[in-house]
This record gives sequence, structure tokens and C-alpha cells, in this order.
Amino acid sequence: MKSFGIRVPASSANIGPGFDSMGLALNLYLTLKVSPSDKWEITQHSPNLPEQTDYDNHYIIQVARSVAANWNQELPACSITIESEIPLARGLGSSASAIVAGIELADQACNLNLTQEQKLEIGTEIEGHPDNVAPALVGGFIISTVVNDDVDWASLQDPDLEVILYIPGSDLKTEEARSVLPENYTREHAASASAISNVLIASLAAGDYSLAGKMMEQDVFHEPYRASMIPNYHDIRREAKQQGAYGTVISGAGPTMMSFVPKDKGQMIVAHFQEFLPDYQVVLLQADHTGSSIISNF
Ligand SMILES: Nc1ncnc2c1ncn2[C@@H]1O[C@H](COP(=O)(O)OP(=O)(O)O)[C@@H](O)[C@H]1O
Ligand SMILES: N[C@@H](CCOP(=O)(O)O)C(=O)O
Repeated sequence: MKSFGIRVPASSANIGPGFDSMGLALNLYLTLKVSPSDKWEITQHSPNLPEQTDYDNHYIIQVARSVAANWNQELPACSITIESEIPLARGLGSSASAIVAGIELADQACNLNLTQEQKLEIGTEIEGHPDNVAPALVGGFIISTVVNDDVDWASLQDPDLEVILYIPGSDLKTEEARSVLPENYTREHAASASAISNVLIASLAAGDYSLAGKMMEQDVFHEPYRASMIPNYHDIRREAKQQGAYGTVISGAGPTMMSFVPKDKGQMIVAHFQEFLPDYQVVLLQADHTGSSIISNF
């Protein structure tokens, strides 16, 4: 085995009504540098990583070992240096990026030659929904679903707008934010929720961003149940709208919020929010179009 690198982007899932289905890859990255070694060694260089350097309990290694075991292989010992720009448990898909990194690690270290569809199915099974795993693997704006154990997906052309994230200092585990959602929805509720999502996708495809922003803020699948867990939810939505944002939603399961804004307005809205929310990291990001990648000669 030669040394190699793995780079996986962050992602913002749901985009309002696209619950468990829509996700946009973003230019914040989890990066692993992997070298062959006669013993396991994990070095981490980032405040965005859990304090686990014991390989037995490390999530990325656990995923890689279980993927290797499913192909009747054993993950060889490696020396791995991990860095991350993706804040943990903030609704930016850190767990999906870690899962994708684990799958890529097993694929490279054990020469599994997994296809992208196999990686997507394994990652979705582990994460439970494809909305972060799909853009983390493929890049771009991905709409995905699971039908009869197949993960089906389509890529939406990159919308011509800017993305702002409002990242608070506190975290929120996805599991906790899922526990407040209803078990069932009435037919009327579900029909309305999916109709709103349909209009969102059609309006994004048509480039009608005002309508898209309106639909983003009309979600009835998850946002109404989570709003009280998200710091400054109503203030951020109201203030962003006043500053010219098309629409503002919970990023993933939160607590980060995300706005789509017109192309020339991003810097101005970020500057406004840096004063309005001084305790937040307010950042302008770009879509990632590459998805996870292997870097040789790292
Ligand atoms: N790079 C990583 N290495 C190991 N574990 C990770 C990594 N990134 C995320 N995780 C695991 O995923 C958890 C966060 O997942 P989750 O609650 O779904 O939030 P997020 O919105 O960031 O995906 C972390 O607490 C940690 O257990
Ligand atoms: N559809 C999921 C997305 C979770 O995203 P994350 O970035 O918070 O892990 C949900 O809304 O629960």
C-alpha cells in the first residue's frame, strides 16, 4: 500500500422541506493522510475532531473495519493524520463525512474497488438517510431517496446564488433533533409537505429563487418541531429576509442555520450578521462539486 490522502466535503441537508432527501456539498473538508505502518497510529490536528486517537474506538476506523470485514478482508495497520474544517454536531454533515472517509479508507487500503453506488448504499445504511452521504460522495446539489434498498439520486444544477451559514457555539446531536419529530403525519399533512418540496425543486431548477426561498421557509416535515431547539431561529430568519436573503432554513438537524442569498449580497449580509450575532461564526461558503476524492502522493 502506498501513502494516500482522502478529502471529503461537508454538506447541508434538508434545505427546508427536502427532509432526509436534499443536500448540498460545501467547501469545508475532512482530510485524512494515510501511510502504511506496522502499528496503528492516529494523529489529529483540529478542534473540530472528537478526542479519540485510540483506533479501536475511532468512528472512521470502525466504519472502515466493518466495510473491510463485509468483503472478508482485514484493514491493515495504518498511520493516519486527520484534519477537519467541519464543526462537529452543528448540522453540517460531519458524521456523514466521517462515514464516507471510512468507506474510502477501506476501499483504498484493501483494494476493494467499490463503485460509487456501492459506497452510497453502504454509507446510507450506516447513516440511516442519504441526504448528507450522497453530496459528500458525489459533490454538488443532490436529491436522493431509498427505494427497495436502492439509493436513487439525481443532481440538480448548481443554483446561481450564495450560501451563508450561521454557526452557533453550541452543538446539537442529530439523534436528539430527530427524537422530537412526529412518528406519523396525516395524509393531508404529508401531501402538503411533499408538494412544498416539489415546488422548491421545480423553482430551483427554473432559477426562480424568490419562489424557492418562499418554499424553503414553508417546511412542515421537520422545522416546526425543531425550531425551539435552534438558538435565534426566528430572529435569524427575519433578519436575513430583511437583508435580502431568498430563504433561511435549519442546516441538517441544526443548530446551524443556512441562507440562500443573491450572488452580490453575500458579503454584505455576512458583515451585518457578524455584528448582529457576535457569538456566531457567520461564513459565506461555496458549493463543492468534487465530492470525496483520493489524493495520491499526499
Ligand atoms: N471526523 C470524525 N471522526 C470521528 N467521529 C466523527 C467525526 N465527525 C463526526 N463524528 C461523529 O459524529 C458525531 C456528530 O454527528 P451528528 O450528531 O450526526 O452531527 P453532524 O450534524 O455534525 O453530522 C460526533 O459527535 C462524532 O461522534
Ligand atoms: N435529514 C437529517 C439530516 C441530518 O443532518 P446533520 O448534518 O445534522 O447530521 C435530519 O434532518 O435529521
